[in-house]
Amino acid sequence: MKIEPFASFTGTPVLDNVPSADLAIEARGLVKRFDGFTAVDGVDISVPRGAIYGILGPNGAGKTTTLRMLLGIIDPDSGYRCVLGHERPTEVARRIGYLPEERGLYPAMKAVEAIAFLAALRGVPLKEGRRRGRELLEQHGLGYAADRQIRQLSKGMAQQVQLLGTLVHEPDLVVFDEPFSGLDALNQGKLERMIRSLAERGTTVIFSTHVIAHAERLCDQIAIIAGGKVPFAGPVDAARDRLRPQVRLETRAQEGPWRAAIPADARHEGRFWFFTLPESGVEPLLRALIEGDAGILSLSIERPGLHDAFVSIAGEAAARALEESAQEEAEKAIQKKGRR
Ligand SMILES: Nc1ncnc2c1ncn2[C@@H]1O[C@H](COP(=O)(O)OP(=O)(O)OP(=O)(O)O)[C@@H](O)[C@H]1O
Repeated sequence: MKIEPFASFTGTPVLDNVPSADLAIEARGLVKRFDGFTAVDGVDISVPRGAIYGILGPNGAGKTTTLRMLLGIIDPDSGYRCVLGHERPTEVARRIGYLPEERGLYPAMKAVEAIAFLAALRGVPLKEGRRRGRELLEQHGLGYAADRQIRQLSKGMAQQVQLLGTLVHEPDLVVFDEPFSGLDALNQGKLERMIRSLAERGTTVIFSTHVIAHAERLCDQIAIIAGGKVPFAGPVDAARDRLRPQVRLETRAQEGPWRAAIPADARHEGRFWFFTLPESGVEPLLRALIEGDAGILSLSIERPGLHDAFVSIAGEAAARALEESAQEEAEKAIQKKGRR
C-alpha cells in the first residue's frame, strides 16, 4: 500500500529516508473516535528497529489509544499501521511485549508463576516459562521473591514482576504504557537501565510518558502528542534544534564597537546580556566581541532542552497540561506512600 504524506504532518522529515523494512512500526494518519469524540486525530509515527521511542504528552492526549491501535487491541477508524512488517499487529503478538497502563496480576499467584503465565500467553511452554521467570527474577535482584504470592509483594515489586513478564518471551518489540508511573526513584533508574540494555540487544522499545526528563534522557526519537495530534515526530535532537541556542554574556566594557555584535532584541539584566545566538554562529560573534573591545568576563551558550522545544512545538497550554499530569502523578505517589 502506497502511503501519501499526511497533509497535517509537520514532523521532521528525517525518517522519510528510512526504508520501511528498517522500521519496527510505521503508522500513517491513524484516527480513532469514541462516540463522536476524536481521541486520536491523524497520527504519523515511524519507529526504527532497535530504537528507544517515546510518546510524550499530557493526560488524555491520546497516548494509550495510539499504543492500543499499534498493538491491534483496537482498530483505527482510518489510517495505516504496519508493525514488525505486518499490517495486522495481532499476527505478530508473540513477538511483542506489552505493559498496559492498568497494572495487575493475580494476587494469589506466585511471582514466578505469574511470569510463566504471561510467557504461556505468548506461546512459551509453562516449564520453560518458569525456568526463564526464575532466571529473570534472579538477574533483577528479585530471586528471593520468586515463590512469594503477588499479594505479598509491594506495589513496586509487583510492577517489576509484571514488567519481567512482558520480556520473558524475548520479544522483538516492547510497548510500555506509562512504565515509570508508580515506581519510586530507585526503581525508575533501574527501569531506565533495563530499557537501555534492551535496546543495546536490538529490541525496539516504545513507551508513553508525560515526564519530559524520561523522554529526554532515554529516547532516540519521540512523538509529541497533544489533543490527539502529533505536531512533531523525529529525533530528540531535531526537536531541540528547532530552537536556536541562547547566549548569556557578561562584559567589562559598557559601550564600544562590540555593541554592534549584540542583536537589537537582546535583554540586558543586571550585569548580563541575554540573546539568541545569531545564525552566523559562535565564532563571528566571539571575533566581533573581542575585536570590538568588549572585555568578555563570561559567556555561556546553552542549547535549549526538550522542555523548551515542547513549549515551542505543542504550545504553552499543552506544556502546562504536561506539567499538571506529572504533578498529579507525583501527588498520587505521595498519597499512596502515606496510606501504607
Ligand atoms: N474507550 C473509550 N471510550 C471513550 N473515550 C475514550 C476511550 N478511551 C479513551 N478515551 C478518551 O480519549 C482521549 C485520549 O485517551 P488516552 O487514554 O488515549 O489518553 P492518554 O494520553 O493515554 O492519557 P492518560 O495518560 O490519562 O491515559 C481521552 O479524552 C479519553 O477520555
